[in-house]
Amino acid sequence: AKIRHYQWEVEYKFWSPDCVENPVMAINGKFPGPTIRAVAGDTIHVELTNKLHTEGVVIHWHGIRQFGTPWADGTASISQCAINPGETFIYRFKVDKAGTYFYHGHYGMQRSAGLYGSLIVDVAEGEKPPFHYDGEFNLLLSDWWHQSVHEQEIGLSSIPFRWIGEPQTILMNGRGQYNCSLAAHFSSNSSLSKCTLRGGEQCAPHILHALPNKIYRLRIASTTALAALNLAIGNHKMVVVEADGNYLQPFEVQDLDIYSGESYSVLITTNQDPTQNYWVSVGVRGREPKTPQGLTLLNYLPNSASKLPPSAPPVTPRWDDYDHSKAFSNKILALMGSPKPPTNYDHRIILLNTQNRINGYTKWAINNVSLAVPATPYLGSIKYGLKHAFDRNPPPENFSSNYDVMKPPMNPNSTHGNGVYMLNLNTTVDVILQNANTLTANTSEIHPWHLHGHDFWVLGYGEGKFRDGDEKKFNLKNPPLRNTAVIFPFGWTALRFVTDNPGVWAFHCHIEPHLHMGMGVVFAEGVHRVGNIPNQALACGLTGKRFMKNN
Ligand SMILES: O=C1O[C@H]([C@@H](O)CO)C(O)=C1O
Repeated sequence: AKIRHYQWEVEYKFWSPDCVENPVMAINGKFPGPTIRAVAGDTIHVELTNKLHTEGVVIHWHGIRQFGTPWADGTASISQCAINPGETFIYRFKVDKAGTYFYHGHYGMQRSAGLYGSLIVDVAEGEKPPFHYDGEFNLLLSDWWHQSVHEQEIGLSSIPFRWIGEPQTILMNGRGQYNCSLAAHFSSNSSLSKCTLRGGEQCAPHILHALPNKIYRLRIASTTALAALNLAIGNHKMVVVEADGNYLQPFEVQDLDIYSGESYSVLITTNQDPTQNYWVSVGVRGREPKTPQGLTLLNYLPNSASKLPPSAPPVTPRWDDYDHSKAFSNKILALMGSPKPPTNYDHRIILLNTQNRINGYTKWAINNVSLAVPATPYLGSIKYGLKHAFDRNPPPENFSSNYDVMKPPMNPNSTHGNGVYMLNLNTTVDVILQNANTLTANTSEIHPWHLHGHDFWVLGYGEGKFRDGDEKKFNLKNPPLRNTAVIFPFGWTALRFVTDNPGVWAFHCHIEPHLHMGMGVVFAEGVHRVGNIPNQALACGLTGKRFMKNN
């Protein structure tokens, strides 16, 4: 195993991700940030220097469980203090499991501002993945707004509420086209002109150059701020083999739904007409789309990459065809031989997701508590028993049995909270995520929930309110292990995980504005077992004062 050293500087830079210049958060002058490539068992060592002038920063390593290094999880106010301008923080952690991952900012809405990149872990030397491929491509998907993230944040915390709206552009590896389309000549009603890109521009598509009659592994991860996406490749079926760093029982699809926080690997065989190139298209699902499809090409060599396919790009399924999305989710099952969940749970927590109001501000709340994280990071304040750092009353583990999830809340008034779900170490926890109607009648949205520090088994999805007896329908035979799972509109999703990782772990909606509006909770387990938290992770708020006194 190797130690992989990186020195990174984070700063704002002008960039043209979609051919329109705007500020982006860059790492070492690049957007997206550099791809980390490692081998299972390696140690990643990133010295991160904050070169921003007026903001703190942290980076979360999404999908890496941080066994034994909970202070390296990169969650501001939870695992560490935000790194101040001019300071350097060392993230040092092990990548123990091969898979397709990514990293991103986890402070304010810095992920929306473009602070992200890919993290790919190959199988350990001498080992093989359970499928064959000749080559691979990596696609990190995101969505992009022209309004600055600062303006977005102000809008979300204004009265009246100003929603961020739909993204201007979908980006693939940080590249998209706003005022032109690669496929303009195929669309009759499009006002967009055909792009005239030479290939060297920051917004030129990242083209996938392939040889005919080979098998390629396409790694796809989504770090969108909002959009649920669907990816399809003209004329090519995809065999889905990995999700969130866990192998799946392979299954074939024409198109793939991917929610923010998820990753997949699919296998494609380049066995189509070798004289042509093919579209790779990415469209919006789950919200009425106002964003054009993101496009790039699968280029069969030696064809010129500028040769466009003879027909239009694949059409994205209708945004509200939830049956299509559910059918896809239900096909995702663990590869035979994968770890199985314990058959019983020790502790069950039911989390109702609602849109609410606090003093006229629009918020999201979980069991009527909207998360507002404290100044002192939980990891230090729990470990050192600092009583006043956060609310010591545990948050509610259920909601009122007469709550009607099909209607807007009868009483939309909610409260802020920063309490922690204290979980016993080495126990099995079930979480039932319960969706509900928003503040608007007949409306319920998709939310992808992401857990830090763990993978969970996705035991099942259901419609309406979760009821006693629904657990009889759980899949305990081959549920997939994941770190992100969606709740569908007006439905519930059941998850199970084992508290085997001492630390404090965020669990939240991966839609950036929703987390910012309070849509998350905090789990803590075995914090007394956590040793040697670096001072750098503690030196702010009450822990900062304490350490300054002691040293
Ligand atoms: O949080 C949200 O706010 C808007 C809408 O509910 C109110 O404008 C929306 O679509 C969200 O996801």
